[in-house]
Amino acid sequence: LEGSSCLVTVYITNVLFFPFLFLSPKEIYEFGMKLGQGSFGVVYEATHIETQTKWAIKEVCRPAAGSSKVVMVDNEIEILKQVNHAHIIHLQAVYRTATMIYLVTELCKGGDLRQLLQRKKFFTEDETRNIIGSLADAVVYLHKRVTVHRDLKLENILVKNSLNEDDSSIDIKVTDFGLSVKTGGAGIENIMTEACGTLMYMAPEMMSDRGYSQMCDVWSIGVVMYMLLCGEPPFTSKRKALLLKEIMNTEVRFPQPIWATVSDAAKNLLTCLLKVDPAYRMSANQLLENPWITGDTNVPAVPSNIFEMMCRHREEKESNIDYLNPPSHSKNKQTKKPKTFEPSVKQRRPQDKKDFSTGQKPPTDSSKADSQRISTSSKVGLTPANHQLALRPIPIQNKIKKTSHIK
Ligand SMILES: Nc1ncnc2c1ncn2[C@@H]1O[C@H](COP(=O)(O)OP(=O)(O)OP(=O)(O)O)[C@@H](O)[C@H]1O
Repeated sequence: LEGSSCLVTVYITNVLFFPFLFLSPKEIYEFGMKLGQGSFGVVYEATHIETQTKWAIKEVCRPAAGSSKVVMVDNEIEILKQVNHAHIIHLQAVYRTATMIYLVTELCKGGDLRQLLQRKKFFTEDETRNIIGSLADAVVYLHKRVTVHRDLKLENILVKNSLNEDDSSIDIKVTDFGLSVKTGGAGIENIMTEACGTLMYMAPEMMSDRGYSQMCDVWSIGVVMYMLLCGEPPFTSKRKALLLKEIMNTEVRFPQPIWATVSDAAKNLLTCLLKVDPAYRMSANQLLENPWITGDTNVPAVPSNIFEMMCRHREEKESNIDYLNPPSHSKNKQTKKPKTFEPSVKQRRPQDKKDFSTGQKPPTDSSKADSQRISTSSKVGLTPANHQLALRPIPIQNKIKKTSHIK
């Protein structure tokens, strides 16, 4: 009896001091037009009655306890509560009624990038640079907090304000953290195996049994960047099985005529983001510092991964030897000129520097290459043992069977 009277006291105190906890959001906000619909719920524009401020409210039917949907909604709420970044959606409040869950987030009047791309057909290189720079910044922030988004796509990137025609600065907000996961770091115990996300944006390693790391987000950024620049996805097979095969086996290509107007630096960067083997893929941090993103053409090119850095070091050593001991015979000079010679940083034109920054060379010596691959793999969260597994092909039918949470 004592216990229940205590509960009643707590309840009355809460109602008196925190009345909003017990109100339905429909009494606090005036619900306006529908902004969008996802697989989980409907998103409405809403006005906070007291302050007249505008918000977006996602209304989700309260799923049965223990269902995968409830796990995903709770997961999204948990992660959004912990983040605070200019390019990640801000969660203002959460309301739970007997039948519904309401997520109140900042309002993004510009809608999502898929809608915007449909209207614009494609984005200019400057607009794309601005979007990808912000996206990389948000992803670096998440990865530093050992959080992997796992569902980056145009629909999950919102635009804060309606666009002004000659404004190339598009303020984006990453949203939809339902599939996001917090890993414990980069060790083997943190390799994820569950395939999830949207097939068209899914990294090849997610479809295999080998496990994957946060590098899957970088792949998705590559797909987003490709689509912004040309209006179409990089992998286009209509049938699911063929699409899987294409993603896992094809080097990114640029067949549409529009690519002739895009710089080599942007195309080379895409090649580095869409590397099938995550050990060779650029990290989110490296993307953020890439000269195409920073726009700094005077900065000497930075290799996109450790493997490339080692190649570069070897090349520089070779070119230094040439410089210190110039061959006296002209015939020698011709035959000796190494194929891999790169002009010095000073000699290189800005365009060359950009290209070199993102280009990756295939290994020449397979044994060396294997050991280098293994050493780079630890950087992306794969241990040598696990990476050896990653090099083994897996039959395509197994990959399809394994997938879950794929949209
Ligand atoms: N804060 C917001 N401001 C404006 N529009 C929004 C906002 N949040 C969501 N939307 C719109 O609603 C759509 C669906 O939202 P959201 O992706 O969060 O729902 P979901 O059910 O989690 O979707 P999914 O099926 O991708 O899991 C978005 O694509 C976007 O167009």
